[in-house]
Amino acid sequence: MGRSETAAMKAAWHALAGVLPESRLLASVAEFTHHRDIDALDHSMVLSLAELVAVNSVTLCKCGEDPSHPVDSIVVCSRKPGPEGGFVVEAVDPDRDGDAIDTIVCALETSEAISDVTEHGVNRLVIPIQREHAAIGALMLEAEEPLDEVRSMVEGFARIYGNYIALLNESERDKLTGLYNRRSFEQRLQRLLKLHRQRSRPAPGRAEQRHAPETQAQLFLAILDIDHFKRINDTYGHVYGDEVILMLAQQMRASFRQGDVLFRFGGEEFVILLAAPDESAARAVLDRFRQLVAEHAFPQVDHVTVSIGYARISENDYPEIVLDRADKALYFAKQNGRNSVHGYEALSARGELAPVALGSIDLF
Ligand SMILES: Nc1nc2c(ncn2[C@@H]2O[C@H](COP(=O)(O)OP(=O)(O)OP(=O)(O)O)[C@@H](O)[C@H]2O)c(=O)[nH]1
Repeated sequence: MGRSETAAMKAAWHALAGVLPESRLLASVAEFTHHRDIDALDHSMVLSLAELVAVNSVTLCKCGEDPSHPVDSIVVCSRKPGPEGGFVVEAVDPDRDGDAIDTIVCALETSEAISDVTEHGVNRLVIPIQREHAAIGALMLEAEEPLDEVRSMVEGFARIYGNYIALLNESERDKLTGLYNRRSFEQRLQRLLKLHRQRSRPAPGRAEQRHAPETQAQLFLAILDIDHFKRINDTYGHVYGDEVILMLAQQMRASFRQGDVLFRFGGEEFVILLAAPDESAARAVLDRFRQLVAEHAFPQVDHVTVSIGYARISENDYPEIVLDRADKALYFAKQNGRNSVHGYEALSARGELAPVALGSIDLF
């Protein structure tokens, strides 16, 4: 952790310690920061905060990378009705409408805290979670009593959470390219599937929006591998090899849509999770990228080509099965001239997939 992050942690801690006994705060922060899994961290953080402060609910909203959907995930911890008390934590539809969501989006856009009272007389406090001068999410508390006293404490929680999530996010990234690494693949895939399910499920009163072509998309997994990369390394050296990997990753970021998820799986192998209306559209997107790479002049190395294999992701597929299918299609591309895109379903429908040993990738 850098010096500025340590200072931010200290400031956050003082803000928290001003309101509640240090031992309780310490226990709460220790409880939620022991999680390494981001979903578990989110659940634990809202629960810790709800238990510390007398509130009706604590909501954590996080921004996604897709600007058409400013809120990517929402976790709500709310007080259980009835005499037994306690709280329940649940993930809710990030596309839902409502005054609360509008208020959160407003706090996200302005990066300013909002304190107001709803038309039902509920006190509401929204604190943005900042990371490098941008809001990456927000915490919203709703309570019967005014929340002014706990504001600095909630700001402290938001700062600690923001710092901690940045550390976790860094561990999910490949150091050379900044793309997601292989370790984060399964969790990212599960998250994407969940989001996809939520977006394609018709909601009352929103049926028309849900049936927009974009939300009807299917998911595909593609594996992209640079052709004859060993030759590039051997001819020009590893520094130029790394440069090719880096430039390719930049081209991927620029070419694929923001909702698509990009990974460097290791070496010269990349994985793309993309949404497309159907198989031929997925193929067209991937083939356009293949062509873009083939036409690009890389420094020194000049022309580089890539081979791509892809497969559809169905709701209940195990990740390793889909990876294996895409890998078989990639293997076919490598055996049949490289610089091409092949889909597993089309190849198997044509009976062109000879039985092969498990592909070049190590499954989990
Ligand atoms: N520069 C660089 N090279 C790497 C990196 N990771 C793996 N490599 C090299 O990438 C090469 C991959 O070679 P192969 O798996 O034989 O495949 P290829 O030469 O691309 O041939 P095809 O995939 O069959 O087209 C090896 O020489 C590895 O040493 C990296 O991070 N940087």
